[in-house]
Amino acid sequence: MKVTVVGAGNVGATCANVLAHNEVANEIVLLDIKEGVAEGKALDMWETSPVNLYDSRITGSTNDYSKTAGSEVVVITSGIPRKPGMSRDDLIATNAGIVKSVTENVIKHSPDAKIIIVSNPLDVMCYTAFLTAKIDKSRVMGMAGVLDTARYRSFIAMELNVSPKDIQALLMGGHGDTMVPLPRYTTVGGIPLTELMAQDKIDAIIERTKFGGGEIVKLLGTSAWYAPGAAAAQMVEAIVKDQKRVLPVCSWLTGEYGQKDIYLGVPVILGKNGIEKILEVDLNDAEKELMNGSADAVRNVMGILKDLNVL
Ligand SMILES: NC(=O)C1=CN([C@@H]2O[C@H](COP(=O)(O)OP(=O)(O)OC[C@H]3O[C@@H](n4cnc5c(N)ncnc54)[C@H](O)[C@@H]3O)[C@@H](O)[C@H]2O)C=CC1
Ligand SMILES: O=C([O-])CC(=O)C(=O)O
Repeated sequence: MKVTVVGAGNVGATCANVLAHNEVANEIVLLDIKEGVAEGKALDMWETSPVNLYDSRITGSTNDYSKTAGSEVVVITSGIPRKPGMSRDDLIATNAGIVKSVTENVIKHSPDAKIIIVSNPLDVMCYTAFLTAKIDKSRVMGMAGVLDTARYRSFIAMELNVSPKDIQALLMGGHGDTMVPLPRYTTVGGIPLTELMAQDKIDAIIERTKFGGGEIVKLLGTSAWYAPGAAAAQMVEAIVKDQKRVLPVCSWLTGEYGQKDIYLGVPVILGKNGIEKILEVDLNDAEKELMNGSADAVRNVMGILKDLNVL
């Protein structure tokens, strides 16, 4: 079982490290365009194996895709991150070309791979990879909802002073300021959140979640990596181990939630075939409106992609 992570920067290296540490695959390949970076980080990680007690083989490669051949899952994190004052959408001109060329190389060497996009702007980078890879929609997906719900759940845990393990939540829509956390579908040890927290506190947590990426960018001068790397690794594990996890995943919609020909975050069953099923839950009018607003925002960025003429 082989997994490749493209981009050995902050997110990619963290993801590879979590995959190795948790022995998700017995072979992990880290690839980057920058000479020596992937090899160096992979070697450093492998040297933790006797301490952390794992035997997943992790190796690095400078842009040699033959080393990635036959990967079951490929995570694409290559691309620039934003700096303070930028939005994720500002990254499109640089990252669209990178995601396109990386996807071409990936699919050439691993035609059966499931592809998980991490590069931003996430929803439109998924679209870029989908158009480039020309494979079934079940095999091209994006990581955003796992991260965004993790942030949402971690903030709820802090506010209620309870274990984050007991918080289940659903969040849908695009990976931007219009994302849609759903308190009606959030529970704490099986108890609806709405019974445990006042509405003004819930609203404040929703706002913090929507701008959770920006909060880290402001603190660090670049974007987050620990939670994003772990979130991508969780998706890889669900596929590699055929876990049938129910997770929010950026998926190509063909009419679900009233949306068509667009990548948006929705709850899915994730297993060995990639996205095995999109789950459609009932949304009330207010939630539908938020979902439609989020879709409009993603369509705007799809328009920018079209104008760039990279595909
Ligand atoms: N979907 C999500 O929730 C999240 C997305 N991101 C996005 O992930 C991307 C990566 O972020 P970081 O790891 O922090 O950036 P980083 O700058 O630390 O790493 C990016 C790596 O990609 C490599 N790269 C660039 N072009 C490449 C190519 N053509 N082939 C192979 N490697 C190439 C660079 O050399 C660099 O090592 C950014 O676009 C960021 O916005 C980051 C966090 C969360
Ligand atoms: O905020 C960013 O630019 C990176 C990202 O997508 C996140 O951390 O949610």
